[in-house]
Amino acid sequence: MEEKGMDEEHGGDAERERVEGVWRNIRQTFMDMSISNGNAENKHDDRRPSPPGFEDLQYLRGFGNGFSSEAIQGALPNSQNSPLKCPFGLYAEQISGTPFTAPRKANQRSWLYRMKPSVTHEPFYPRQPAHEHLLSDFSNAKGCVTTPTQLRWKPSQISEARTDFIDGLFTICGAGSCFVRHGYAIHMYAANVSMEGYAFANADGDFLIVPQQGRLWIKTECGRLQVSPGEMVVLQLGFRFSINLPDGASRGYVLEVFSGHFQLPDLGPIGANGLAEPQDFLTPVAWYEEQVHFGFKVVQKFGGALFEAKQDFSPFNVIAWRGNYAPFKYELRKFCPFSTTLFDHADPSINTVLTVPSEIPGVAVVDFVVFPTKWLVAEHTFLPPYFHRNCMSEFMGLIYGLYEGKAEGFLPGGASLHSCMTPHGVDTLTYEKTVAGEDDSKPSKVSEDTLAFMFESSLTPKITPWAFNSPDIDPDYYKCWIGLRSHFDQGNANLKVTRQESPRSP
Ligand SMILES: O=C(O)Cc1cc(O)ccc1O
Ligand SMILES: [Fe+2]
Repeated sequence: MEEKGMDEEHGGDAERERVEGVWRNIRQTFMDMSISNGNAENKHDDRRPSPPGFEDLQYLRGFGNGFSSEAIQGALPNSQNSPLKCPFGLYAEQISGTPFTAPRKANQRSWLYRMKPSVTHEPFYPRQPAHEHLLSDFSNAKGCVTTPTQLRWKPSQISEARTDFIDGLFTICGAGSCFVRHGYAIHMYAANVSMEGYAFANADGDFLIVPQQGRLWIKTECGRLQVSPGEMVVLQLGFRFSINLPDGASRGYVLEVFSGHFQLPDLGPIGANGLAEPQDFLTPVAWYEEQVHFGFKVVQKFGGALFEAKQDFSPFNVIAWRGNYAPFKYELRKFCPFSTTLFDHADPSINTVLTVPSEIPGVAVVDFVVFPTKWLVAEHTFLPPYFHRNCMSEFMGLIYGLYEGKAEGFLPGGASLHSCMTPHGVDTLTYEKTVAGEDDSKPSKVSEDTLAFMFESSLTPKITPWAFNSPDIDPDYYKCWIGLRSHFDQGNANLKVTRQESPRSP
């Protein structure tokens, strides 16, 4: 048996017998019933049922529910979390995403029932070579740059050299520090191969990943997810995961939050429905692998640095789990946009998918905002993004298509950053085209084929030197506004003011 090598190393005949006993039970269970990730139609009389591939995965629906999932029926203990003996000889292990004492409505934790507990590993050592382009402590960020200038990056080239998701991550900007559990980092990735021989865990914050090119096949302790461009996934603090890249060359954006977890925004006067629907958030079902990986490692990001520890088994050994702390994904096209239906331009907060609030009401540490297709129906209104200065900082990315605010230069896979009070708005071409449009009384639709998003934060970001000095930075970005001419016409001033005020006149 594959477990043997390890048992001998730890010198335990009794342990080997116990493990073999567990396996006998597990195999018997497989033979006795139809299981596999809740797919009751999959009847297997094989010794080992073949679980569905990533493309056929089933998920649990809902946002922040108290989920439970068994890859083997009966693996969850009845009526208690921490029994003296768990079914099938499994270990019970809790993962807490909030302090034990967090208020009930905020409390997040799950119980995992696994073959071996996470603690079974050798000591952590700094991973060599060190990852030089990751940052999680912006309070002590030597070499970082602050600038009120508008910044824009072209999409980065995906190198030919073998690069996996973790090696391909690079920090663009951020604020606060993982050490005081406050703030965020914005990373991007460009990679081309799957993570091999190790799983990753982040002890600094939650990752919200937005792939722009290439699917992500993600193994987590709670199960597996396929995440395609057009979807996003949240992998919270602590969970071990591994990412395969079935399409090879892959690129995307990562928002890491040190301050807590993502929530759905309140809907206020919108009412009970609209924006992101809780049922559209998908959480994996329990799944496990039993291979023993000699030399397998867990790589942990801790205080911004990477550490690795050897463990000769897969961390994806959870047969069943329950709780409300678990990874989830969401398809951005499912977002139900609301906006103005008569005149003027709604602020982009109307497009908030998820938020991490600060302690001040209405002030987010970060909002994740999406710009999907929508009907534009407002009359005598400047419909594209208005010119503005914002006390929040806005990082934007484009997944596909053309963003309504920029006629050129903002490319899929690229990014822009408009920090606190940095003026920005549509470029000259978009402005001229919009005001030249004669008839705005008919509804028009923003192209189906566009998807942009924004990470918006109340904390002003510092920019990493490698992002600021990157060859992908667009030194001519400012020029897209330089052509904005004054259209001031004193002769018509009175007339225009009267006309603009009319919708609200008594
Ligand atoms: O800057 C941006 O393009 C994002 C944005 C869009 C919008 O419609 C209004 C304000 C805003 O910041
Ligand atoms: Fe903006």
